[in-house]
Amino acid sequence: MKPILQNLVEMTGHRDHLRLEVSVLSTLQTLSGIVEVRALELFTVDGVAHVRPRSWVEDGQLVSTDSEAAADPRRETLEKYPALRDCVASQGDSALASPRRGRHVLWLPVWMHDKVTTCLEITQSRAFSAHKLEVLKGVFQVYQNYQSLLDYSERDALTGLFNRKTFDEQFSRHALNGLSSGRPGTVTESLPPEEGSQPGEPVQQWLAVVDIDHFKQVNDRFGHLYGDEVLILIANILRSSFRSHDRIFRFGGEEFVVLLRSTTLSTAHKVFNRFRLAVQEYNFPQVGQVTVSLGFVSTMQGSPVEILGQADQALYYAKEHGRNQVCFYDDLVASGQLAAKVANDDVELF
Ligand SMILES: Nc1nc2c(ncn2[C@@H]2O[C@H](COP(=O)(O)OP(=O)(O)OP(=O)(O)O)[C@@H](O)[C@H]2O)c(=O)[nH]1
Repeated sequence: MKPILQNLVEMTGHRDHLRLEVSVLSTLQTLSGIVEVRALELFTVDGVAHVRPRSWVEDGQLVSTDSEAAADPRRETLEKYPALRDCVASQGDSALASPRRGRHVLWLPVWMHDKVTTCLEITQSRAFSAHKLEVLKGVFQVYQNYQSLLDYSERDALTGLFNRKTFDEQFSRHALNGLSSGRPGTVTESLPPEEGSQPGEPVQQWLAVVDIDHFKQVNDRFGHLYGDEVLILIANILRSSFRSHDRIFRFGGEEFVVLLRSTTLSTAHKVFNRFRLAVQEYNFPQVGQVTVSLGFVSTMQGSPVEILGQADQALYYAKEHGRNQVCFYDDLVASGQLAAKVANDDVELF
C-alpha cells in the first residue's frame, strides 16, 4: 500500500477535475476498512434535487461518467438520502447515515461558491472512529482546496465563466477524443432525443461564438463600469439559457463561446435564438436594450481552428447583415452567402 502522502502528491498533480476526483477516491480507497467510495453528483431536474454516482469502483477499476446527469438512469432523488439532504440544507460539512445492514456511510459535500454539486461517499462495515474521521476529513480538505484552486484558475474573474485558456484546453482535448466519446476511463450514454427535435435528426455538438453588438458605444456612452455590468448580466443570461452539461466561456472582451452538447440542429437553432431573444428583452440598468449576434457550426468536422474560424465567419456575416441575429455557417455556405474556407488564419487557438 502506498503511503498516504504519496497519494496526496499524485492527487494534486492533476489539472483536470474528473481525474482529480478519481484520484481522491483512489487515495481514500487505500485506507484500511473502507468498503466502497463514490463521488456523487448533486443536481436539480425540474426543481427537484437529485443525486447520481459520477465516479465509482466497477470490477476493481475506478470509472467515471461525464454524461448528462438529468438523463442518467442511475439518478435518484435526494429525498432518498435524508442525512445528506439535511446536511446540504444546513450547509454542513459532513453527514453520517444511520447504519443499515452493517454499512456505515459518511458523506462529505464539496462546497464551492456556497453551492454543492459534488459529494464524496465513503462506506465502511464498522462505525467510523474519531481518528478515522479526522484522517478522512484531512484528505478531503486537501482535495477540496485543490479543486477550488483549479476552478479559480479556469475562470474569468469578471463573469465567473470559464476563460479562454480553459476553452483552448477543453476544446483541443474534445477534438482529440471526439466530443461525444468522453474522457479515457469514462462511461458515456447516448441521450434521448430532445423536445423540439425533428424525428431522425442526428444529435451533434455545436459551437457558437457570441458577440455583443456595438459594445464600444456602451462603454463610450455610459463608461466602463456599466460596460462591465452588461458583461456580467449577459454572462448570467448565458448561464440560465443553457443546460449544465453545455459549456460557456468568456473568450475575451465582449465575445463568448458556447459548446452545446448532444443536440439536434433544430434544437441548437432554437436554444441559440432563445438566448438572443432573452438578451434583447432584458432591461439593462441605465443602458437599456443590448443585443447580441451569434454564429454557430457543428463541431463534428474540422480541426479546432477550422471550427472556430467557421463560427467566426458566420458571426461576422450576422454583424454585417443587421446584427441581433443567429447565423448557421452551413446554411450560409449552402445558400452561397458565404464561401467555404478551409481554415481561418486570423484565429489563434494555442
Ligand atoms: N467594459 C468593458 N469593455 C470591454 C472589456 N473588454 C473589451 N471591452 C470593450 O469592448 C469594445 C469592443 O468594441 P468593438 O470590437 O469595436 O465592437 P463593437 O463596438 O461591439 O461593435 P460590433 O461588434 O461591430 O457590433 C471595446 O470598446 C473594448 O474596449 C471589458 O472587460 N470591460
